[in-house]
Amino acid sequence: MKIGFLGPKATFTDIAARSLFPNETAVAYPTIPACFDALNENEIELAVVPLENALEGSVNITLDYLIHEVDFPIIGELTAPIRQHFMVHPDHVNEWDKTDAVYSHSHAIAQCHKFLHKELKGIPCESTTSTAAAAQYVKENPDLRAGAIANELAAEVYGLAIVKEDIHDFDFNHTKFIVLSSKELSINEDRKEFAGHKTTVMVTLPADRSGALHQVLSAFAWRKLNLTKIESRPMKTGLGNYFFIIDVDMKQDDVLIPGAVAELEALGCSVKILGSYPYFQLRNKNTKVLQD
Ligand SMILES: O=C(O)C(=O)C[C@]1(C(=O)O)C=C[C@@H](O)C=C1
Repeated sequence: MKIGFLGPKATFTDIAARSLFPNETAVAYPTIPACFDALNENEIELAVVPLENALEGSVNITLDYLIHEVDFPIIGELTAPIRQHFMVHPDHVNEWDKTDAVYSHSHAIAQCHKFLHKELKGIPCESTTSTAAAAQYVKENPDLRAGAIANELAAEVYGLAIVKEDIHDFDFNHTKFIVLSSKELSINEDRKEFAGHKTTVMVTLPADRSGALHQVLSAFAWRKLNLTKIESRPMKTGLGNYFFIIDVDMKQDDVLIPGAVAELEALGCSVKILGSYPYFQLRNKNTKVLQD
């Protein structure tokens, strides 16, 4: 089976994909949309993409593709600890604080705002398609005095020297990754990282009706359905038009979730189940141990 992921080798997404599917063929794609395209074009059976970070919030491009561009179910989720390190080309280790530019994924840059403000104040930050792409760029451009924010595995794979460890602003830094499938596949739950099931529902409210969101939430509340997330995203049809993405903390059943969906539809909402799937929690903070 082929698993597409946001590459290149040694991104956090690579680590997530390899920990979920250690025995499958992993295929790196340079961007999140490229992963979705590969799924659409049947180049791969599964795609692993980042969805949300504990410090920086949602990865909007993933949400937007899920809502507007593809129609594949989410079949699994993995939460992994994220340790960000500052690394430079080995030639520049002694002058790392004279860096001319810092490269990384925009989410990683945002997770390290305090470090950048304190230690590299005023140095421009350049956004790359992933943390590992930044590490690769710094390695391939020794003439630039550039630094990258990336993980330990990327430092090792691309031959960079970590000069500052754990530069993320808050210790609790985790990212959620989702697995999408173009086939009716499911993930084996019989593993130590298994943490439970959830169902993700997308709800569009009827236009501009007072109390509509309250009514939506009540449909879940009186059935005692525990919601672990509610998030809004623009529908892109006009200011103030939003989708709500809601995570229900249980597997899709025959009674409660269908009952809530029917109630929402009766209220004039449109509802789509984006997936009902197991979620997993990776606890090991040492990303290097996952290297081949
Ligand atoms: O750039 C990477 O290494 C990724 O896997 C992407 C990504 C993200 O999009 O949030 C994943 C985890 C970290 O939060 C930082 C970046």
